[in-house]
Amino acid sequence: MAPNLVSTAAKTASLVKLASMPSRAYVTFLAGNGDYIKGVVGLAKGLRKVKSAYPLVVAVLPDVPAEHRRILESQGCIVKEIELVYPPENQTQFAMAYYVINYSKLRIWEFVEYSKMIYLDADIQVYDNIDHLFDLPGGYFYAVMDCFCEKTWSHTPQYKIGYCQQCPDKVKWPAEMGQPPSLYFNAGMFVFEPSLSTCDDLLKTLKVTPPTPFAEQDFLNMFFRDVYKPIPLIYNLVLAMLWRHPENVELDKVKVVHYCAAREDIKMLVKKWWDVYNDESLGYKKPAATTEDQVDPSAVDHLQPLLAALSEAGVAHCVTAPSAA
Ligand SMILES: O=c1ccn([C@@H]2O[C@H](COP(=O)(O)OP(=O)(O)O[C@H]3O[C@H](CO)[C@H](O)[C@H](O)[C@H]3O)[C@@H](O)[C@H]2O)c(=O)[nH]1
Ligand SMILES: O[C@H]1[C@H](O)[C@@H](O)[C@H](O)[C@@H](O)[C@H]1O
Ligand SMILES: [Mn+2]
Repeated sequence: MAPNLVSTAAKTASLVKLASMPSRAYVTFLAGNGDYIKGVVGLAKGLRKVKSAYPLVVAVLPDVPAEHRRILESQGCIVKEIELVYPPENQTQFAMAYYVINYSKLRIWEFVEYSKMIYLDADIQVYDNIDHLFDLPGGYFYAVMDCFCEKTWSHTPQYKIGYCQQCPDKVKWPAEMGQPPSLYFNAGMFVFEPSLSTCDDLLKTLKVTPPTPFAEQDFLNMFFRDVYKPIPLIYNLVLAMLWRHPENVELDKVKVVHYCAAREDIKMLVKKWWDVYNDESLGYKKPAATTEDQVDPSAVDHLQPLLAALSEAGVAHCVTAPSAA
């Protein structure tokens, strides 16, 4: 075979192989024009840093501004608009008022151009490659078990008696309360298979399911109860685990951190971090020089072209160029 034919055959073979490869992607969800866009940009960068082989799809609600979509695309994200999903009318008090928008997340099952996806909240960061999770056997819903110890859980019987699935032996589930609750996952990270029939089923079931405090997280737990398979905590470290169950956390092995914390002190610490970060008056300034000798010439080298331009414009007398000596 002529060499060019050999290379054509090799190319065709690799293209055929590529086309037959299952299509995979990460997916996150973005609503509104607030700060969560920063989370998505951070996540896109995080996935790049750990050299993930798969793209990040961003399911955006119609209220995400065009400028934000452009930023996401410039970060290599695949932006896909989804329609809002509303739960049926009901007077539920959500654990967080905005959780109601998370029902729209159910639309990611529509992304059937991908055979498998890993969903990640925008307040998640990936510190180590997790591409291997795409190789888990199909037919199951994989996610990390949640913790019931935070105040956001105060509406539940488990919180009231101090029972948590993370340490089921500490406070045992009393026999008189019936079966202990089924395993419950945090819906900030999960591995799933898009499917139009599953999506249809999800939306139909939602229509007859009254909303509950953890919105779509409760709903997904109920819907996938029989196919749920827990995966290790390192794939979604919910921050509360650090102070509620430190003995379960292998910090050096953690790959994915979920910055969700209802604790006021954590919120304050995060806010304090941003306050310092955003304070322009804290930008580095060289100490003011009192005599020419105290000026560090390297620090003002970059000003020379500006000074020259000012001098040409006849304003140099206002600015004293430091001596280069
Ligand atoms: O104004 C908003 C609010 C939320 N989000 C998106 O919705 C996700 C979920 O919101 P949070 O991360 O603030 O919620 P929590 O982590 O506290 O909530 C947990 O419970 C929720 C119940 O609705 C969801 O299941 C969520 O995925 C799960 O991690 C965000 O990450 C983000 O992707 C936005 O884009 N804009
Ligand atoms: O959805 C909630 C939320 O993320 C809370 O911040 C966390 O404490 C819970 O465990 C979780 O279920
Ligand atoms: Mn979250």
